[in-house]
Amino acid sequence: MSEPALALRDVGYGWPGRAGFRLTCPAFALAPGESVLLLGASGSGKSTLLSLVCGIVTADSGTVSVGGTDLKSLGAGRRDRFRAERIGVIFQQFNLLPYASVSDNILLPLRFAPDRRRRAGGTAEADRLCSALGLPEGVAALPAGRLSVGQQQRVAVARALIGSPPLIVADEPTSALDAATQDTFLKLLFERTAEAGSSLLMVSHDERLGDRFDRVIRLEDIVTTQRTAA
Ligand SMILES: Nc1ncnc2c1ncn2[C@@H]1O[C@H](COP(=O)(O)OP(=O)(O)OP(=O)(O)O)[C@@H](O)[C@H]1O
Repeated sequence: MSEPALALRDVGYGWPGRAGFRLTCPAFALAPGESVLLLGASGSGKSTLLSLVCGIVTADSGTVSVGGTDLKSLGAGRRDRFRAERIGVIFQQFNLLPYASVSDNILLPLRFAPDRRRRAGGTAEADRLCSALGLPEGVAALPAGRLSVGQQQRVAVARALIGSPPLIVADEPTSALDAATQDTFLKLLFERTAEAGSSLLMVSHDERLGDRFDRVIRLEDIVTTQRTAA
């Protein structure tokens, strides 16, 4: 049997400092090629869970494995390179470089990921993704900061998809889109992940997104949270 795309086991994590938000996740797994929507209210810990999945923070206890690799077994530098190779991340705030061109933003993860760069096959892939995601022609050369919010969201998606990483992680990626654009956007995201055979983990508070996913899970069904101070 192949390794799960993602597996969390007995994970515990608390943000450092006085805020005192603590999360535990006894077990959660995502199969290769599977899509899961995690639903949770604002402040319920969705982004915290994704930070653990991406290795941006490491668990205080338990294991987070991506494609069979325990993220804690990698040092910080190797974990960053591993993330660039294996995980396409769509951040809630996009995290684009506003003065860099759209094209450079999309190509950025490939710089640290030789295998993914080989799979992408060259810079033309950035243009192909831009047009597949419905961005206007000629947009690739513009500074990302000059684009509308909805367009920036598409650039963030192109950056996550380039080079077909096996795991795509998306934090509320449709929040800045109207209903019609949301639908087109999700259709494209699903087409692209299916084409690449990637697994997709998306978090949102929006129950209406659920239809397209293999599984819809409520965060409180897989994690327990605690707040020790206001
Ligand atoms: N960088 C951080 N440092 C310290 N505490 C944090 C940090 N990020 C989040 N937290 C704490 O974790 C709690 C959960 O936040 P998180 O962003 O994971 O929730 P969320 O479900 O993604 O919320 P939203 O839907 O509003 O983005 C917050 O209330 C905050 O107390």
